[in-house]
Amino acid sequence: MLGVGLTVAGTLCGVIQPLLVKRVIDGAQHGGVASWLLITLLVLFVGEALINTLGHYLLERTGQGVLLGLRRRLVTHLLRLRISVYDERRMGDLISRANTDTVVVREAVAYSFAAFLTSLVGAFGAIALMIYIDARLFLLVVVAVTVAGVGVFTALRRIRTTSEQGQATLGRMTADLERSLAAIRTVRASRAEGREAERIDAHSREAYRLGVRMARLNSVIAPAMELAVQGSVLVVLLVGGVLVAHGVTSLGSLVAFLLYATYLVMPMSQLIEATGIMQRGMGALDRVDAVFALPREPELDAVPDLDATSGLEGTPGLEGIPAAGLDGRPITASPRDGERGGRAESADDAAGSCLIRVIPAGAAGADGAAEAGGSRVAAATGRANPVARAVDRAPAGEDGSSGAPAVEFRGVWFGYTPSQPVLRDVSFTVPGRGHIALVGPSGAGKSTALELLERFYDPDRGEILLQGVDVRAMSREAARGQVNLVEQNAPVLQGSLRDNITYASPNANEAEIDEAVETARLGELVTRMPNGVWTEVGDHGVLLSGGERQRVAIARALLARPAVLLLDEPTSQMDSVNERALTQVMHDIAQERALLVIAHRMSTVRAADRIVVLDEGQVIATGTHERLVETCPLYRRLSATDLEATAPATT
Ligand SMILES: Nc1ncnc2c1ncn2[C@@H]1O[C@H](COP(=O)(O)OP(=O)(O)OP(=O)(O)O)[C@@H](O)[C@H]1O
Repeated sequence: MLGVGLTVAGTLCGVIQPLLVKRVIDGAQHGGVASWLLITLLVLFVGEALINTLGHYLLERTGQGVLLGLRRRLVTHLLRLRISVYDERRMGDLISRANTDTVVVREAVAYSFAAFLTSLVGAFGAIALMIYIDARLFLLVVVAVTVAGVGVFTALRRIRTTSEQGQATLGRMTADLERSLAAIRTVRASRAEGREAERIDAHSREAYRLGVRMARLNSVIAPAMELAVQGSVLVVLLVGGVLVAHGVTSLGSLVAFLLYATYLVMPMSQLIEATGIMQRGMGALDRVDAVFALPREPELDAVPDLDATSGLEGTPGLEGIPAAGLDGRPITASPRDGERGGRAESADDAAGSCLIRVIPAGAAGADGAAEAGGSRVAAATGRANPVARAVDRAPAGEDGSSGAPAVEFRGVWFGYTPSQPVLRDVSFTVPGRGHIALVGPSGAGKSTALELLERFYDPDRGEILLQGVDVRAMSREAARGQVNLVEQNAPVLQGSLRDNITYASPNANEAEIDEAVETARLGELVTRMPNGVWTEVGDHGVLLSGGERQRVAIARALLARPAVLLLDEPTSQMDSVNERALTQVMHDIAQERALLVIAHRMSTVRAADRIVVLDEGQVIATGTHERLVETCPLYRRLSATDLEATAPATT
């Protein structure tokens, strides 16, 4: 570390100077001063200034490098955590750790580490030379410094805990502010600005209280040390003056000793300040380390990280942080015997459950849906099919008529907390080509099933197969390459419309983008926007309507050309014209891909080739719309309710 070396060298230059001053004074008293002494003194003086300037710059640069390295590692880590970790943590607090805590660590590393070292060198150098010059006078200094030292040491110990509490409070404050700003419209509509401000204000006041405590501790420390050293200088001056008067010591020695005593003030107060900052840094590092201890999705370690350390100094305190996550779950799960061949359940209409058909595993397209769908679309569209072109990279052998289905759930059990299962023994298949709808009451576990397919979570029991392969036997990267999920609330990211559409396929060309725009019925929006696809859509896509956001998310998914497309309530925010258009698009997609759609609207559900009904985490029925209306009371109820609800909108 060149910076530290230079600063230490600068300090040594300073430490030697009083010794030379002593020789100059003693020389002057005895007849003459050697000119080389004066020149050396001048060189040391100028050298000290230059070396210190360069050393400080290098140290500051190192600090910035450490900050960069730490932030890059932290950001890389934060984006690769297991999904369940995001469920449990507050985003604002995680952001605060990547933001303010890293700055505190930088201060500790860049400034106080070097300051600690140089002041230690300076203090020890001065002490050694003081003893060399006059050990008796030095004893006087020791007594004064020790008295002050006791108080300072007590204060230093409290700095770390106070600082840690302060940083945690800042984290909570950021999290609460993030909560309010992210839902600012709801806050306004609920006239909750005052309450939100109060919540945040409580943290601000707590941060103030802790800041004041820190100030109190710091204000005790520095003056105590300075008073101690200055007091000892006064005593040395008095006693030393007497000693010089009696010829016990030389005037040169006394001046040099006093210079060292004065010189001691700086390194001592620096040492104390540096220790304080290091204590704060250690507290902040603990908070940063806690983030690094959060488990990552293991396979995402295969995705290249930002090069966190290239050309940068190492980050003290972060050694030994595992590069990989700590996923303790087994990669393979044993298939549940007896379920490979299918599953049957008895009917119990009185209890509200339904007659379930036996679903043979691998019986893709068992309802003859894909074939029927194909001719329907050809007849319905009567035009070149953009989606068929857009999806012309469908892997061979996944047409659902032979081989494994695109998706198969086999006796899947899952709970966000294992003691409370959300999915219970769920089994169903999605053919390589075809449109399957997942329906059921709110909270039945539909979205959870799609999240398991994306491997956001893994089943507690049972298997999920993609093209016949257990998803846990493939990397998450590979699984997500085959499956694309359009989430329920269709998140749109800050950036341009184009950024959003190409988000999953950054290398898409203009023709492909135009095609996806057209297919997702975004053409009119693009024409209307001032800069076409380059128009900014605002934070979270606020400049778009809910339906437009959904269509942007669908365009994004279409462009990614997945083998399996998952849509979670894709038309919930669309008008009936767009919904009908999207239903047609879904048909087109289903000719080439597996399409699994969660839907509440019956118009969307009816378009499916096969419908799977989930209730309280269990598949209670599967079949076509007509069949389920006959056999499944729950489905009948759901469809009747929806038709009632949508009746005014569609007339
Ligand atoms: N991240 C999570 N952590 C804990 N529990 C969750 C989480 N997500 C969902 N749940 C719970 O799991 C259950 C199933 O939720 P899920 O979102 O799968 O239902 P859904 O059928 O999609 O409902 P909806 O139709 O209302 O979207 C619910 O009881 C829900 O409260």
